[in-house]
Amino acid sequence: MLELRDISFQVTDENDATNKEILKNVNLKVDDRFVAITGPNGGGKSTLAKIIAGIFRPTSGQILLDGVDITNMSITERARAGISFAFQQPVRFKGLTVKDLITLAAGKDINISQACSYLSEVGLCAKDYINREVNASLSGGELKRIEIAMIMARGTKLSIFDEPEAGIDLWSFNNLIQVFESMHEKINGSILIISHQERILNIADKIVVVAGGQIKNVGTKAEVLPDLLGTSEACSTLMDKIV
Ligand SMILES: Nc1ncnc2c1ncn2[C@@H]1O[C@H](COP(=O)(O)OP(=O)(O)OP(=O)(O)O)[C@@H](O)[C@H]1O
Repeated sequence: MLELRDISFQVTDENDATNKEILKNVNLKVDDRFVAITGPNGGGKSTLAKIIAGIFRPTSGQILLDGVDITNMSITERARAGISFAFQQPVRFKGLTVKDLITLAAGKDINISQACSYLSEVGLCAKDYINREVNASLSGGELKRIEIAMIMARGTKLSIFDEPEAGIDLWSFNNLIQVFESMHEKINGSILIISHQERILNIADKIVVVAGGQIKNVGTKAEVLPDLLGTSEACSTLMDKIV
């Protein structure tokens, strides 16, 4: 389980040297299988995810993973401790094939059929992709799926996705939803996903609303969506559409 205790994050504005507080006293426990973080642009969601992954260090507060204080651990140490992070824009790895990446992610020698099974899980025809180089010839949607396959192969305690819907078309997004639904069923650890999409929120066990650098609401979709959408009437209309 991940626990954030009183996390704050300040940066100094380069122009006028004033301090800007991006996150303010964030307290959160993530022990469900699928937790969605949502909220307005600029609210602090990506910053929070990067603080959990170790890309940014909090100005104050503590991060615990299964009771162990990981606040001062590097990105690599956190990855070893069981945290995976998928960027909004997946990274390309020129010179490495999809099979290489999945094998690296698994952290052990796996055979072709095991590697292919991860690709099939994310809806890619394994034989077409397994030997492809992870370079600019892959589309954004394909790259995103390969990244998800890597995260599945890693099988860590906590997998963080920052707006997986960013930059992919509606058709690919519909397929991606199925990938996340299937991950929700199969994953052993927890998924923490930043998203603006109701269809992602709809499959979450818990929704966290972040705005103005603070947690404004936490709960199930039934508890959180009405508030998020303004009225419970608006929510029931939305829920009819998305259920
Ligand atoms: N290193 C930094 N220096 C200055 N400001 C920063 C820095 N990092 C983030 N910010 C600011 O902090 C705020 C929160 O940014 P963040 O990317 O976490 O928001 P977000 O909720 O993920 O937004 P979006 O939904 O648009 O992705 C923004 O106003 C952003 O400009």
